[in-house]
Amino acid sequence: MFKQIKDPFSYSREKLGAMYEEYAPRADRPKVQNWRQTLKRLWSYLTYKKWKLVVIIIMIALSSALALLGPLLVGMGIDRFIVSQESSVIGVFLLLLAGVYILHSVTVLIQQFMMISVAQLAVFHMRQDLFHHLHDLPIPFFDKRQHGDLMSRVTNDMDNISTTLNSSIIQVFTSLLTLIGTLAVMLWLSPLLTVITLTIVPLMAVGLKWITKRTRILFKAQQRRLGDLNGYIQETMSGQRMIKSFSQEPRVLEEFHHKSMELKQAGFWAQTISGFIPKLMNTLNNVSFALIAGAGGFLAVQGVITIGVIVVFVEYARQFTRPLSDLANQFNTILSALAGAERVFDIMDEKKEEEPEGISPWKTIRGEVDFSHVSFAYDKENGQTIKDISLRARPGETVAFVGPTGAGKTTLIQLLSRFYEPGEGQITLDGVDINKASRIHLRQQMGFVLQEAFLFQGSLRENIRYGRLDATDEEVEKAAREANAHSFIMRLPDQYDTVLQQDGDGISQGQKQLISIARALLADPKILVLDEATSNVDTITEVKIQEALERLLKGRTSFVIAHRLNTIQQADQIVVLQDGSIAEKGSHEELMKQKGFYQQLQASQMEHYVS
Ligand SMILES: Nc1ncnc2c1ncn2[C@@H]1O[C@H](COP(=O)(O)OP(=O)(O)OP(=O)(O)O)[C@@H](O)[C@H]1O
Repeated sequence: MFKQIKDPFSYSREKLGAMYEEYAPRADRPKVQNWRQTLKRLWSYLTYKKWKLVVIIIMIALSSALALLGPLLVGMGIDRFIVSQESSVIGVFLLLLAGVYILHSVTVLIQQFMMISVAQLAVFHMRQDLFHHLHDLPIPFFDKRQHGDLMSRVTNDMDNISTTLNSSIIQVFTSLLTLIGTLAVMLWLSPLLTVITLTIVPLMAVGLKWITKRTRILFKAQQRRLGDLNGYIQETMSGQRMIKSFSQEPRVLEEFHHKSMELKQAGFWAQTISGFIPKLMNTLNNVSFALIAGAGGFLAVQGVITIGVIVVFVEYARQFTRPLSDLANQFNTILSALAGAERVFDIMDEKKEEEPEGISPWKTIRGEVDFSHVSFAYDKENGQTIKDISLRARPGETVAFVGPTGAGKTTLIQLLSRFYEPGEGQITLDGVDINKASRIHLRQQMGFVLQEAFLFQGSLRENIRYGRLDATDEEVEKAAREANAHSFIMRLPDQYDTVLQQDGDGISQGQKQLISIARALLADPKILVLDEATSNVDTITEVKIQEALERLLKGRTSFVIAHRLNTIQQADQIVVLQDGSIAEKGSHEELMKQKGFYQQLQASQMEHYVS
């Protein structure tokens, strides 16, 4: 639960420090380890259209110069046409003045348009590179990373970079040029009045610091509370069934009320204190106008400066304060975008999966798989998960893996699919070491029917066709018939065009499995991996699944992770794994005769042993 936020006016330096640690801990603040490298790489993305960058730089210089020229012309006009009462070229002069202001707006528009196009192109290429690279990274990379952290890099960090590139670069350069230019012209016109005009700058700096110290904390607090509230809403939406079953509605509403109140309070103070910034700037600007009018009037009476110069100073004073606060605001935005860019580049620097070049070594495949003294460890500290496994699956054979949970059944399949590589030994397919071939060529030979049938948003037809994208409608339907899925599909209102929501919501668990079998039948792979589903299936559907699987296994070399012993009695080989090693191996009859672990499992029908 968060601490109450009240009265930020009374915060002491210690209290501010403590709150900053609470809402923005040092460890979470944006850090850029290697400024030069990050800027260099970011720059390389901005230079796809170099000519546009050149135009932007010219436009920034031009617009800054025109912003200085406008007030200068107004001052000159006042001296010439009002003070000296001369009116000979006033028309031309007014046209010139209008031209300067119009040209200023045009240059600003051009630079913004160009910058957005350069920034969007850069972000497009960065996103492409990042996403492509992520797909080339090996599975162990994803094991080590949190899903949320990766998502945040691809979404939040990229958004952050995009926003900063769109506007911050222009703003920083324009502010710097405007500051330097204004100061130079002011000093040229009257050094004394310049000093008087700038007396408000220290006051402004102190005031801004006081406010920004508080607003930064208050906005962070607001953000954290908003995140907390959103997380809670998401959790309660997905957990509706659970909340209703346990009649937890009153508790949920009370918690929501509490979190909502916390957000309201943080929002109130954040908006109130940050609202002071424009008021402070206005007040100090007015003070500076008064100073310029007073001191300038005195100097004008003395004949040191003209009335026109006073007007120029009033305008410049306005121009001077804005870039100052703009620069202060941009600093944090740019820092956090650079830190984001560094996190994105970190991923791009991760080593890709190395892939051997060349054509597939398996043109016409028989389907003989050989594990020869294979050992493997996920990480060295935890020791070997697979220990010296040797086994041979002849073309068309079914090999079933059984064993207690954590014995290494899934790991063996993952090694065969090259999600991981063995530390020792080798796995061959038709005599070719699978680690010497590319993963794509290997996986083209393989089909998977996994416990969690993965269905994506789209029609049933599209979901089945995922097995082979060029399959005709007739072929899709034939596969569905063989998988016993056709009859339930035809009972749906839109039949094969029924659109599934995410994760296949809308059809049952068993039906999802039938679809995934149809998909594998359509793909027609020579090697099949089957992670048997266990739960949530009624007897009739189970019979249908069993029938469909028998058709699917026929003529393919299949590896089955078996969860129920009665389904694998027909397997050519049953491999009993224990603690990463083969404890027993043989057909059902042979293993029963051995009277070992398998026979005990069968006899007791202790299904919970077999995960
Ligand atoms: N990505 C991973 N990183 C580290 N250790 C892992 C990883 N995946 C699995 N393990 C560990 O490897 C061992 C074997 O796991 P595996 O999933 O292969 O067993 P299994 O026999 O398939 O079990 P189950 O029947 O429960 O699925 C377990 O101790 C597991 O904790």
